[in-house]
Amino acid sequence: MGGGVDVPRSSSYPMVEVPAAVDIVLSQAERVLEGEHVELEEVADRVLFEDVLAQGDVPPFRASIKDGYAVVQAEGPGIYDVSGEVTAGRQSHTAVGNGKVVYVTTGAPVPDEADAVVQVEWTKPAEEPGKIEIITGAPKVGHDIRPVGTDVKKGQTILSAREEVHMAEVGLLATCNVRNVPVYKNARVAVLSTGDELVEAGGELGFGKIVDSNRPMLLAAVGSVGGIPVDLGIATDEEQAVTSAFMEAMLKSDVLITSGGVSMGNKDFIKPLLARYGTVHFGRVMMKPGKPLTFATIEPNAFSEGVPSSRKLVIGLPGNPVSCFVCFHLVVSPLIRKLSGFRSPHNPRVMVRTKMELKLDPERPEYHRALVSWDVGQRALTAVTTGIQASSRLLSARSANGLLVLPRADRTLPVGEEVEAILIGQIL
Ligand SMILES: Nc1nc2c(c(=O)[nH]1)N[C@H]1C(S)=C(S)[C@@H](COP(=O)(O)OP(=O)(O)OC[C@H]3O[C@@H](n4cnc5c(N)ncnc54)[C@H](O)[C@@H]3O)O[C@H]1N2
Ligand code: MOO
Repeated sequence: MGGGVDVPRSSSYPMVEVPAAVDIVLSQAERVLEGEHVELEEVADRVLFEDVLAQGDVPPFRASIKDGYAVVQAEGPGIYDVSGEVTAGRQSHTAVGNGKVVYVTTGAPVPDEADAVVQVEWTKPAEEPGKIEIITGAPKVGHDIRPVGTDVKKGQTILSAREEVHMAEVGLLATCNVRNVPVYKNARVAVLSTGDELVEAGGELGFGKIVDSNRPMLLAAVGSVGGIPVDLGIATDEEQAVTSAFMEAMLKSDVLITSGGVSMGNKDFIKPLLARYGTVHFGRVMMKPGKPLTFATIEPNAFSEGVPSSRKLVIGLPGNPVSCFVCFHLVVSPLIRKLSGFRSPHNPRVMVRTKMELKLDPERPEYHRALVSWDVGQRALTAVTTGIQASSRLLSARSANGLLVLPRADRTLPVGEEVEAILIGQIL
């Protein structure tokens, strides 16, 4: 007798709306945030866990703003003996004042006796060797000198907890002599594909086999939003295989992303497994594609004494590759960004004008893959569909930089309609 006679005919999981699902995931993420110290070279694009104070004054000494001569301002124009020079980081000066000046370059420490700098353009060589003539004197005391700590004072808070570190902030940390930087830990995110039909890319395709596209795609995506990817390979559709991969994830990662096996089939083991060891917060979401999207948390010691050692988050993505793609952007990417400390982990949203008719889905809101660009003529953001939106067709995700949020309705949207778009890439 064939299988599938005794399978359930309806899902026991209530359908949740997408915003509620995202809120549930992010609120569970809040409980597992952790910090660590990293070297300056590793801090780019991460988020600060604590405030950071300047380790020293910037500049650490009175610095010349110009290439010129360090002078006593009150002595004014006239002929001066150049008694020495201070270039950035080096010095050989004797004295300033009483007819003497010292040559200084931009950024060099100004000798203590000097109270102003006269730029070279305001001077000329004097007839006598080793002397110069100051034609225009420094207008006031302090002229062209940056006092100690003008840019940053020692002990000043230069960056605050939860602030993002990018190019300028890396420079600021370095300039303030901060080497070990407190940041949120990046989550270790394990990726597991499930299915007897799957083979690695480049492998032999026997009867009914297809290439595992979800895992390479998800591993790449995890890295691109700041997670640390952990490859768990492919588990066959056997309870034992899925359970042991799940156990491995509990040891090696903070978050587990599975794909496949979350729907209604007789080999769909993910939901029962998660329910056995943890709490399934939702198992169906009102979205197209991505309906069987599942989220669970596993408490410490759920398997045995010490395993897992901390709370784990598990996202069960549907097997269809485009469903994976959409669910990653809507739920997984905000989760990873939240765990990395980002204050606003969501993708930006904009309003766009559609450039073609769009048939709406009467049952589920659709996240329609599109190319969003700036239309010079219309002076507006516009969107073009990526074509047939089948959840198996990865070409519909190719180059997509937006997900159009299309309402559930039994009608067709006309051309030029304003719709919301979630940006998942740079606007063209
Ligand atoms: N009776 C019902 N059947 C289905 C329903 C339903 O409500 N009732 N929902 C459909 C929807 S919507 C989706 S989405 C899929 C999700 O199913 P699963 O998550 O259980 O995924 P699988 O059945 O394992 O696979 C679906 C599809 O995707 C291919 N796949 C799986 N893994 C990969 C991979 N790593 N790389 C590439 N392709 C993959 C798999 O071969 C299947 O073609 O369920 C519908 N069914
Ligand atoms: O929700 Mo499924 O992801 O429509 O194909």
